[in-house]
Amino acid sequence: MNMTTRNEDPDQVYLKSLTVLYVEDEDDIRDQLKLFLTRRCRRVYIAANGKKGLEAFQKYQPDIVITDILMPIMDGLKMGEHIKEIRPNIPLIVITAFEEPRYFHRAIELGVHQYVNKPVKLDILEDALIKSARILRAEAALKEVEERYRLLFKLSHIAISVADADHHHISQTLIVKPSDHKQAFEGTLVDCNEAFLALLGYESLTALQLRAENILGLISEESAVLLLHAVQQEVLVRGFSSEFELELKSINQTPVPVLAQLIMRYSETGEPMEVWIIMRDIREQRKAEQSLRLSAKVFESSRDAIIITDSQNKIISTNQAFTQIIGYTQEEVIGKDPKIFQSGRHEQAFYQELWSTLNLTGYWQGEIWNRRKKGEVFPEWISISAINNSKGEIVNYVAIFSDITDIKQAEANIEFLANYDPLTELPNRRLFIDRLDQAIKTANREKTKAAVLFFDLDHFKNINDSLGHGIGDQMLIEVASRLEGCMREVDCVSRLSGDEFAAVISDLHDIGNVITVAQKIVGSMRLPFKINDYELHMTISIGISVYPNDGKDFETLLKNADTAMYCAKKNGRDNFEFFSSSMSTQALERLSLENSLRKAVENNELKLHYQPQVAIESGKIVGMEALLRWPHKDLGIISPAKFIPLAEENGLIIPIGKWVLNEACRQNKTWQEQGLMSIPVAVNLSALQFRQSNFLEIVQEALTISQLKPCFLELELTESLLMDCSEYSVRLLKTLRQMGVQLSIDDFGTGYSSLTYLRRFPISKLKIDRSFCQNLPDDSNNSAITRAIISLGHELGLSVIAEGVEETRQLNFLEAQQCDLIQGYLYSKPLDAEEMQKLLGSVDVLPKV
Ligand SMILES: Nc1nc2c(ncn2[C@@H]2O[C@@H]3COP(=O)(O)O[C@H]4[C@@H](O)[C@H](n5cnc6c(=O)[nH]c(N)nc65)O[C@@H]4COP(=O)(O)O[C@H]3[C@H]2O)c(=O)[nH]1
Repeated sequence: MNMTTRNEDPDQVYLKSLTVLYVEDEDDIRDQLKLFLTRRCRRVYIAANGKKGLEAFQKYQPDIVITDILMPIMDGLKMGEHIKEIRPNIPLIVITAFEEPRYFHRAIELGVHQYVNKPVKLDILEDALIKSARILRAEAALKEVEERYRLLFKLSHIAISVADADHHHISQTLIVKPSDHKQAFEGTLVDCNEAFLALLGYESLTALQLRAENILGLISEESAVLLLHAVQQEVLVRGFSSEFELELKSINQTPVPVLAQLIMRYSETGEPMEVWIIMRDIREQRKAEQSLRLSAKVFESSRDAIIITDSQNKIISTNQAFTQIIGYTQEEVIGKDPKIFQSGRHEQAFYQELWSTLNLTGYWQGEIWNRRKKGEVFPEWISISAINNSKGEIVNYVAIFSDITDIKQAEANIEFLANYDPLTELPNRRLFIDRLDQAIKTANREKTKAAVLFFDLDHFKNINDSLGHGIGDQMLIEVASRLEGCMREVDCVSRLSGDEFAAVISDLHDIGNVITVAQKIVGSMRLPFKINDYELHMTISIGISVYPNDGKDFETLLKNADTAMYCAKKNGRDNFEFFSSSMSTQALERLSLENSLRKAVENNELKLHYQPQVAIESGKIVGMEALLRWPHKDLGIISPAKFIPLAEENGLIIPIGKWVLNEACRQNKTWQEQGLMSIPVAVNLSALQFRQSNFLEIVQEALTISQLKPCFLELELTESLLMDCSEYSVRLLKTLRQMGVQLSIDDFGTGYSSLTYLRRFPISKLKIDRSFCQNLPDDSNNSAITRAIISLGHELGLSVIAEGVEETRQLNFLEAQQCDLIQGYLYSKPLDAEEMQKLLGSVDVLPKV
């Protein structure tokens, strides 16, 4: 229950919390009052005389003392004197029957609070008690307030110092000498708190006062001016000042900046008493400002461009260097994404990688190609950092970059000088070795060759000696350009030293190509060189070595090409020579064969021969194969086995193949129109021909022009051709088959002999390769293979023809195996058109052998 009810006097309530010492020698009075007191106070201590009363006071420390005066051993006033010495403010109530003036005087001196006459009237005693309680209550309240403010003053982190303020002195001096502020307000230091001492580094107020008597002794000259101004203009006018900056001096004279406010404390009569100076330490703030100023200075004066973006990577700030490097002003890019600088040189994956590293590690550094405002793409070296807040969230990104165009240029120059000849800008020996190495690897991989050409200018020294190095250099530049002009881009021409050049031709299928190139170079050098006003003539000698025949490494190949070059020089210069003569013969032969074949095609010199295909059972000619012949004026008839591979390499097979198709169809139709037997003509197809995108049209055209029915045309496909077949080829073959054209597989058994393609393709005939028919039936292997092919063909519903049948024994075996058809010298060699026409006209059944 709350002790204080609405009607209860707070002093009475307070009384109930107090303890009382009651000193009385008369037992009956004491007992009577004790009861009374016990009801009104928290506790009552009793003593019978002054001495005992003093002991009880010391022991119990009561709040109020009530005492009789006249008592044995020690009277009440004597006891009161002792007690007052211990606790001057203690309420002392005196109960006495005496009214002698001498007691009154002593009592007044003692500062007795209340008198209660004997016999004691209880209401008067109660009143005295309540008055004492009131005094104690007021004292306690004041003490509490004092304690509160004392604590605030003492423990506050805000530095507070208190300076004496003599109003008269201040105003007088201010008026008399307003400019001399020092004299106007001396501000003698009277107090300060711990925070103020700590701020300046003093141990105690005394130590501080020893150093400086007044506040002006603790601040800088400029601050003194400010302080006195504030006192004069604000404090004296309205009692307090606004906040202003002061610079204090610490114990070791270092400046301590503070934000100060002055508050005047007035006396009860309204006179200025003290000026309180309340100060906030702003050293950290100053430091932060300074470091901010420094950062801003670094930011602005940095030679590296800086971009700061927010968490969404929108630009919030850039510096001067940024504008200098990239061309945009800060205003133009604020709020934009740095993506606007992207050059387009990097893949999306590059940026994805950058961002994932940046967000994972908080940092990314590397080279980026960006675009300036004017559109120029340039390289920059950039470091990007993610800035986190205290919660670890990214709040900013800072990118610092420099333009590395010059560095890149220098790198490129170094790279160029390391790998290129500065005069001709051709690759130097070092890069040449590398290119040759690559050419060797390609040759190994593609099963091709590579050629090294070693060039030496004939009598170049004469030009240098007679016309000087300037002309000589220009000559070399022109030579380099002509050499490059004669080669493919993939080949490499290099200047090895002085007037020595070399080249590598890679992925070489045909040695003849090397001769073509060498001839072209020799020819191009023969053209006059126009340098300054001179018309100069120059020839070149070339030595050629071929990988892998003439060497397996750079040194050997180059040495052998060099040797060959000396041969070319010995043989009269202005020509080329192969290191190995066989290579040279072979190459030359091939080259001349190629040239003649080209001419033969152009002049329509090729011919078709025909070889009959005969049904074993009936002995009838049921078909014929068209076989190409090249009657050469010097070499006689050249076998297709020799020139078809060449034509396949140089692409001549395309026009040749088309001619064969047209000619075979035309010839067959002519014979049919002449009333000769109508049989299909089989035409060999090369893979290259078959892969032409317009192959179907070529076949259709041959049939249309000749008017030959498609069923009288048979196309012979090789196994390897079918192995490379795509879906498109399957559709093509099906279309041909639907048209009525017959399809057979040539040389069956020599390739992959896969059942899969036999099923996939609409084939009607299998041709057993000639090699399997040799030595039949003696060769048990060949017999087994032939038997297997025949039975496989039959199982798939195909007819089977055996090629190269020369003897009856072979025929008998094939017949026994139920082979359907044969082709071979046994019946007929391939015949020219005239002979074939005769054959077709004379017999429709060949004699059964
Ligand atoms: N030893 C011997 N040989 C016989 C016998 N019967 C026929 N031969 C020869 O065997 C070859 C059969 O032609 P192939 O296997 O298609 O082989 C042909 C074919 O792959 C190709 N060829 C011929 N003409 C053409 C053509 O017009 N176009 C294409 N792409 N290739 C053709 O040239 C190859 C060789 O043709 P040829 O020299 O005419 O050689 C022909 C033929 O003369 C025989 O009993 N004994």
